[in-house]
Amino acid sequence: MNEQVDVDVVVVGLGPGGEYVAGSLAEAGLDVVGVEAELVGGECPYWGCVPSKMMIRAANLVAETCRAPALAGPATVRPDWSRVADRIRREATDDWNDQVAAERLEAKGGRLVRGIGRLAGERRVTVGDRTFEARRGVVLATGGRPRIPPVEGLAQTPYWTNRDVMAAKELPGSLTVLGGGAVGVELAQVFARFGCRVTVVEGQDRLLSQEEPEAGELAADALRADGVTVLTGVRARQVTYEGGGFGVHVDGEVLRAERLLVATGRYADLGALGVETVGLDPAARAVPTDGRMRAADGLWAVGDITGRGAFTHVSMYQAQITVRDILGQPGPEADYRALPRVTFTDPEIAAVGVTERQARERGLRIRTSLVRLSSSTRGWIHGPGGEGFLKLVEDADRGVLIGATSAGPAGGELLYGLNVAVHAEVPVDRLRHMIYTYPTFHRAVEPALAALA
Ligand SMILES: Cc1cc2nc3c(=O)[nH]c(=O)nc-3n(C[C@H](O)[C@H](O)[C@H](O)COP(=O)(O)OP(=O)(O)OC[C@H]3O[C@@H](n4cnc5c(N)ncnc54)[C@H](O)[C@@H]3O)c2cc1C
Ligand SMILES: NC(=O)c1ccc[n+]([C@@H]2O[C@H](COP(=O)([O-])OP(=O)(O)OC[C@H]3O[C@@H](n4cnc5c(N)ncnc54)[C@H](O)[C@@H]3O)[C@@H](O)[C@H]2O)c1
Repeated sequence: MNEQVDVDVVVVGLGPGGEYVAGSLAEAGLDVVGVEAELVGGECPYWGCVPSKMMIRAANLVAETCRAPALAGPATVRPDWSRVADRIRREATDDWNDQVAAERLEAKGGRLVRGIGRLAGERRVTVGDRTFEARRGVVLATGGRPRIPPVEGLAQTPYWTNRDVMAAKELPGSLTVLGGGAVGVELAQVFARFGCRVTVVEGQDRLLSQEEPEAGELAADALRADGVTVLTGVRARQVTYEGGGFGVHVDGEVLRAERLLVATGRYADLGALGVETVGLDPAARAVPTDGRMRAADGLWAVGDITGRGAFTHVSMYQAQITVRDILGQPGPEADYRALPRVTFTDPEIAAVGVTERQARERGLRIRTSLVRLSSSTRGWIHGPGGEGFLKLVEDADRGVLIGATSAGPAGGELLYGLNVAVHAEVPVDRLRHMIYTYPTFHRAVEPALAALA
């Protein structure tokens, strides 16, 4: 029997963005239904950011311990994956149980509906045999799923995605990673540091191909130092699985490994969401939104499906704007000029705003600079593990930074000051006359500003 329910707002997908929108609107007194097909909290806490960063914390401890003999004295560590797997089960995911998150939403007054939501026209969502009519509107926050490339044979093999990795209780002896983006490089380093033999296969000419070339080079150097084989500009032609092992056929060679991780990006399946019923293109890569996150009349979209950067902080930022818009509260529109991102390799590779290449493609007159951390006092003091650099991109006509990359130990933390500079358009001349603490990594900003040319 088809049941019809009238509510104020329906939020489809309760990842970081959707959960925030649903909870905030419910707290504000609206009648909110949150629809979730899997776990309240989404990809980030259960299969993404949080478990992967727990792995990275452990892997970095292994690496730091290995650096100790040179600087401090004998130290040994016997990497034990079971501690990582246990911590992910107990502390991060509650064994992939979302009861706490579900109760948190309900405590705020939201109603949780489990199932697959689908648009069925303006302000209307169906979940199974129930139809929800949303007086104010619908918020789409359904994220994405792994994009599996059409490589011959691949679909027939038991390849891993990020989900299998986060649940792995045991480490394979060897791993091939298809894709050298954020997922690929972070996890390749983790596995190598725990003693797994890892090969990364990246189709583009360098790792982290969306970032500065120097970032990709540094990531490759770091991975190779950890024993990872890094192949760039290489495409998989065929994948086989026999005798409990994978064969990845690349030009003239077969890469054999116990496991294969596919980390070749993510996509939003808009066709499955019924977006055509509100006049949107189901074949599009993302839902286009305006500055208030509106996608159509009575429809908002937040998070990965908007295609503005697949990061939890983007989803949360857009969620805040959406909540303000629905509640009729004032506030600035979405602005992605100072979009920050951090790849949590060791060294961390962090960036904000545009790369040099993106700035040139926009026809801007720019000045750039690059300073190696090894030439800074702190980089030299740090010694092993202190590799990194700062790269700045200045809009020469306006005299403000429009892009920066900070790679090195705590590169993501160091990014903060540069993030403020890009976001607030602090004149470079003012930044040049600031006092930079000695001897920090961020003090390298001073010579980098002086070197802009
Ligand atoms: C391995 C890995 C590591 C990552 N690390 C980081 C990091 O360190 N920092 C960072 O900022 N980002 C990181 N990310 C990216 C981050 O996880 C995503 O950008 C973020 O989770 C996107 O949030 P979202 O709000 O779009 O929703 P998602 O987290 O994608 O969740 C969407 C939810 O919608 C549900 N859903 C989908 N379709 C429907 C439907 N039809 N009906 C009902 N429910 C539906 C899904 O079940 C899911 O729960 C990482 C990603 C991965 C894979
Ligand atoms: N630290 C973080 O913030 C973090 C960490 C992990 C993931 N994420 C987000 O999750 C999303 C997914 O990450 P991802 O690494 O899967 O995607 P990605 O788009 O960042 O990287 C995918 C890589 O795979 C390569 N590739 C695609 N097809 C290939 C093929 N057939 N053979 C070889 N290489 C191929 C691409 O050239 C690209 O370099 C990203 O958008 C990222 O923003 C963020």
